[in-house]
Amino acid sequence: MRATSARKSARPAGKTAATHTDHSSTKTGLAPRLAAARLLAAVIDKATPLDALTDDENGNPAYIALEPRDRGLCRAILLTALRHRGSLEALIADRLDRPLPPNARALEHLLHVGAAQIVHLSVPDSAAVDLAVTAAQGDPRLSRFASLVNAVLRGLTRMSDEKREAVAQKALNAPQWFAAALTRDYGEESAAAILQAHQMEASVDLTVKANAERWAEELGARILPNGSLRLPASTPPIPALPGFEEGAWWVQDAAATIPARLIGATPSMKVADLCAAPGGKTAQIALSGAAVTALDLSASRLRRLEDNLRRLDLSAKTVAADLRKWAPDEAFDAVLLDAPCSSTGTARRHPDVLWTKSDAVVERMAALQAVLLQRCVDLVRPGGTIVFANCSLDRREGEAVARAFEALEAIEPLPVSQAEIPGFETAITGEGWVRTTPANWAEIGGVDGFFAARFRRI
Ligand SMILES: C[S@@+](CC[C@H](N)C(=O)[O-])C[C@H]1O[C@@H](n2cnc3c(N)ncnc32)[C@H](O)[C@@H]1O
Repeated sequence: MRATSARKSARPAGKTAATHTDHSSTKTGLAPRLAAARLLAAVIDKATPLDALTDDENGNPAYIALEPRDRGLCRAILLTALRHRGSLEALIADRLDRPLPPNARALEHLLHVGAAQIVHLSVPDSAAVDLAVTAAQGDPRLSRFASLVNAVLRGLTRMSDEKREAVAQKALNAPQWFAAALTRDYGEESAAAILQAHQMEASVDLTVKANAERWAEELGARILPNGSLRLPASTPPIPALPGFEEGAWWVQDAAATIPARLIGATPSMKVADLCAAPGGKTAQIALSGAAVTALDLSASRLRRLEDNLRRLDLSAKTVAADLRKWAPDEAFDAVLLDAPCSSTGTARRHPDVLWTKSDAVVERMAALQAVLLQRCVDLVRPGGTIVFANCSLDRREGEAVARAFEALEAIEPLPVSQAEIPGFETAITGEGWVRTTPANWAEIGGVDGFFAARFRRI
């Protein structure tokens, strides 16, 4: 049976809230679900990044109040609800006789939280349904929908796998603006492959300081063609892994290692890592023995970079400044600009980015990147190298910015050669730039989307 929208309750809302809130807040397992629905609202309705909401120190109060175990469940629900948002919406719609009222945002979020557990997580169905109903009963905005929540979610638990598959298959697990941009940039087939790759949880990649074989064995990891180590997505907390305390490695997606490699750093070089925090690429350059200056606008992110370098026993001079205004005393042999971007290349790890970004963000970021890249010309000595990179899949932020920069008189291209990026040879474009997407290395779990281009100051 399908569910119909409940009629407005005749009971005064205030009274309902008081009675139900007391009852609901004590129920086991309710707090992480309530927090998940609240955080989902913040992501979808207010475009707040999930990492900020679930930061263990400065996150959303509803998240901070959870026990560590419940934080894990809350994050798992959110990542799942966002990764499969389109298909969950289609499944919920399939259980409804008529669409939800357009202003019933809280109801929609609660249903998504319930459906994510039922369809994708190994949570007992009865708990997912009962707790969603209790949550609805305890919320004055939702109490009149409690029976609808029950009917929709119970309906989902009874749906056969085949039926779920058939409904989910037709759904788009991305916002329209993003799917349209992908199709424009990559064509229909590749766009579909990228969207498909986004359905998989990303594995955990590590960059090792040395002894890849030894650490691969100790961690039970696979050595990737570029030398990174790969662990499954379900890896236990990173600080608990062998080698973390002693600073033997750091977490970095295999594709994210490309930009720093293009610097070709040697111990005699002076290199500036602009937009450096939290420092994965700074660590790579510092490891080569080059003298590194790591600059970032954000003092707090720079502190994380310093902590990371300390753990790794690597060093860099750090500068908290706006690159647009920074004027160092002398020029560098090479600069790396890993520019701020829409980050859509990291959607496998951060499925919220697709729902918090927009065409307008992409265009704003592309304009900022052009300004920051222009600054690099003055920071590097004549003959010096400039590497421009970012983790957006959108060609307006990658290829278009690089093309416009390359047209400047003071700049010439410095194409990337296959020998420089083992494993990523096919990601080199006709222009000598590098473009990866999550559909690369599909047979071994994919990589993040990255763009990188290299230039020389004439
Ligand atoms: C993509 S992240 C950098 C990631 C980093 N390179 C790594 O590998 O760990 C972009 C960084 O740019 C910084 N940023 C943004 N605008 C900036 C500006 N105007 N000047 C300097 N840094 C800026 C942000 O604080 C952010 O840390």
